[in-house]
Amino acid sequence: MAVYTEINEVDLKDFLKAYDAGELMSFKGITEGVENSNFLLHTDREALILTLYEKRVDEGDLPFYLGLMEHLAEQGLSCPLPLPRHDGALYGLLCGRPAALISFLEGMWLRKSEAKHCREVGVAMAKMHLAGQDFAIRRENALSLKGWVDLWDKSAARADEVEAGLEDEITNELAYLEDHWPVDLPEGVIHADLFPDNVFFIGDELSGLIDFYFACNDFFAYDLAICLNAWCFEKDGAFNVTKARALIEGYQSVRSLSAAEVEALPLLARGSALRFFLTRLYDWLMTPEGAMVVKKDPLEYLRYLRFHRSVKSASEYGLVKA
Ligand SMILES: Nc1ncnc2c1ncn2[C@@H]1O[C@H](COP(=O)(O)OP(=O)(O)O)[C@@H](O)[C@H]1O
Ligand SMILES: N[C@@H](CCOP(=O)(O)O)C(=O)O
Repeated sequence: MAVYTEINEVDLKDFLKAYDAGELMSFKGITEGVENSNFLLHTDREALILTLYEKRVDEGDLPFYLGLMEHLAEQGLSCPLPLPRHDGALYGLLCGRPAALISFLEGMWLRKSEAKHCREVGVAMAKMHLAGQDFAIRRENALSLKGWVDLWDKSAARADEVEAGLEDEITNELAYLEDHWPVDLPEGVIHADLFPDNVFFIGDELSGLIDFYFACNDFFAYDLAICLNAWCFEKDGAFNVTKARALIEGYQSVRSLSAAEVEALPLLARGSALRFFLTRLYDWLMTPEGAMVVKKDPLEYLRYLRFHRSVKSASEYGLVKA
């Protein structure tokens, strides 16, 4: 469960005075999510999501995240819309945390996805990449190479507690990725966390994308690589090439990948697997027992990383030409 900051009715009502959101009828904490505290609110007018931004969200980045949602929604992408306060600001302070109200998006995330859903995800991601192209604010990816090194510096000494030999394996992996990471692929605004729990469906139809709090400027193909990991492995750890093909075909039905992007995919998938392994490992080692959050298994991403290390070319992801 992710409610790090408890709120009370008195403070919440006070916070809502800055908005034209109607009268508070009810609120409750949302048990899903990892990063921030989320609440579902009902006013006499509408359902809203209240987010209190926690440890990994820098307040200085909020104009980027909230402005991006506004921008993408204006471009026709289905995503939550932040509510402006009376003074025009897109967030305020609640219980000592920066907090925003965003519109409630209908739909549910898929507990069990199929190739046809992966195709929809590819389509939506490519649309997002195009829609973000003229967004005015830039945000570097804090969880790319330098961020990985910083995380690893904090976890390396204890990594072998999780699996023997990890310290050496990941140190070597990081060194390899630092030497080989691409420098000149097409880039723009990426979601950077488009996992199944951040994509809503109504039936088989994708109804929208949520959780833009890792969005940043980086390679478009890196976003696709994140989805190869998040959507295309089965519970038993097997890579599902049919899903991968559907994801990439969906993406390319909107935005074609260049030859350089295709060639870089296995490496980008390795980097993406390492990125989620490292944040999960850090949380695994550092989150105190009894904290109100479900810790995610870092070893799942270690297995993905090892898989991509064995991939020789993007044709193994179902691409016909590589
Ligand atoms: N705009 C929204 N509309 C409907 N539900 C939402 C919305 N934003 C968040 N949620 C709900 O809150 C949960 C956690 O949100 P998320 O942004 O993924 O949190 P975190 O950033 O903490 O991981 C989602 O799985 C969903 O159930
Ligand atoms: N997707 C990340 C964790 C971030 O969680 P989210 O709830 O913000 O999507 C992971 O799986 O490690």
